[in-house]
Amino acid sequence: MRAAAALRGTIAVPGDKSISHRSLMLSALAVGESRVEGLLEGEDVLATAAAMRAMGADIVRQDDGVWVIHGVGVGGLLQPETALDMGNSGTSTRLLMGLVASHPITATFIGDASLSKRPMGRVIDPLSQMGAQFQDTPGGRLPMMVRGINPAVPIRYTLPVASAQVKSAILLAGLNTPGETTVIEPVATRDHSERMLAGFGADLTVTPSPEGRVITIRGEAELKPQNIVVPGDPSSAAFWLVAASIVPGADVTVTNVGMNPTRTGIIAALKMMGADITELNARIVGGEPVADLRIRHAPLSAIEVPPELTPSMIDEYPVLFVAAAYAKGTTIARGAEELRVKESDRITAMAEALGACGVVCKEFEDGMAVTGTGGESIPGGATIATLLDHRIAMSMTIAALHAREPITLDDAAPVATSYPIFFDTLEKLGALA
Ligand SMILES: O=C(O)C1=C[C@@H](OP(=O)(O)O)[C@@H](O)[C@H](O)C1
Ligand SMILES: C=C(OP(=O)(O)O)C(=O)O
Repeated sequence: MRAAAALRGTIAVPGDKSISHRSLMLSALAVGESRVEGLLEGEDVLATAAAMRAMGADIVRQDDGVWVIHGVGVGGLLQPETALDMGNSGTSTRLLMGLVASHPITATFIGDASLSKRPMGRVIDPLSQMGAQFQDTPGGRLPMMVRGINPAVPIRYTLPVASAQVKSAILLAGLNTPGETTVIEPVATRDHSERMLAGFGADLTVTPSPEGRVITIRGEAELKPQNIVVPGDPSSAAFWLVAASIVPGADVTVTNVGMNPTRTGIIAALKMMGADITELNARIVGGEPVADLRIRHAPLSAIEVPPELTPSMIDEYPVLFVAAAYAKGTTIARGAEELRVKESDRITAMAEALGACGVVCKEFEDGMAVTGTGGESIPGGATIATLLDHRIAMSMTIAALHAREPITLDDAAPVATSYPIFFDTLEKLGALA
């Protein structure tokens, strides 16, 4: 990837990954026909679709791109005949373990080399308390067999780690569990599960308390089919926010970006750095706030990233580190130790990738310090190990857009997990000319 001469135009990003997974899962549990428009057709979401089909749902993509789902009803999931291949997707794995946990079925979960290293103990613990049984690979890893139980036992569980996946796994298990299942979230994480479960008709309440957000779902629930419009993914838009900020002369508008406040930490952080981001046409689409974002090149300054932003930008740290590499001064991000258990260890991966491109980075156990150029080109000229991690591949592609020497990815294929048209969009903006 070479430096971009200009970066101009109007683009749309694909559907939100978190909302796409949940659209398929909840539609597959509703009785009747649901329709989903704007579904992200990335590998992670397709893994969820295949798993829901393997457990009995009828899921069809129409020629017009609308997905039509006939669900089996809560409690109606069938025993899958073969192992569920989750590919690279942590969200599919952890949320589906929650669904299986309260059904009288057994499912084996497998995944790629990256997913097979990721910790599953965080869902095994609460779901075991609900009565599910697990046969895992040492260290709580995949491959793993999950034996669900019905009726499962409702629990009251305080999340030990800020994770929307763990929260969602418990709430999904609670759907088919008689009584009240409660998750207490000391630190708020993305709330798509709560919004969508309520939208599908589940009896769910969210109450603030001194301990945090108290989320209670009452089972056994009946879900009503829905028509869903999936907003564009802010985590995908983040690449263009940073790209346009660092490439001189850039002027990019990204349309239809999800602006759920539990997801917009990257916009707040970039604005603190001096980014020129304008929100246009704020509106509500499918129950979620959405806006178009116009981003123009601007000089960036280093910040200390407020740790309270962490959950609302957890997937955006790799590209934030790229912004930091072009900012004036040393940006410091702490309180983000979760980055070490994503598709790769994203702290070490980005420290090594940016380091190989001549950027000074200092790793902390829970974050990183990055010293930027003040807007000048970074040296570049390295080949980057993408480590089966889509966000490392895309972040380093953005880093290349204003580098002195080309930056090469050893493997660009991981991009397809969350953003299959990423390189097409880069071409559309004039970066590959
Ligand atoms: O619930 C979700 O859809 C997600 C939650 C986050 O993971 P954690 O729950 O592990 O923080 C995030 O990193 C992931 O991309 C999607
Ligand atoms: C962490 C991510 O996804 P998942 O956990 O679903 O693999 C991500 O998309 O950055």
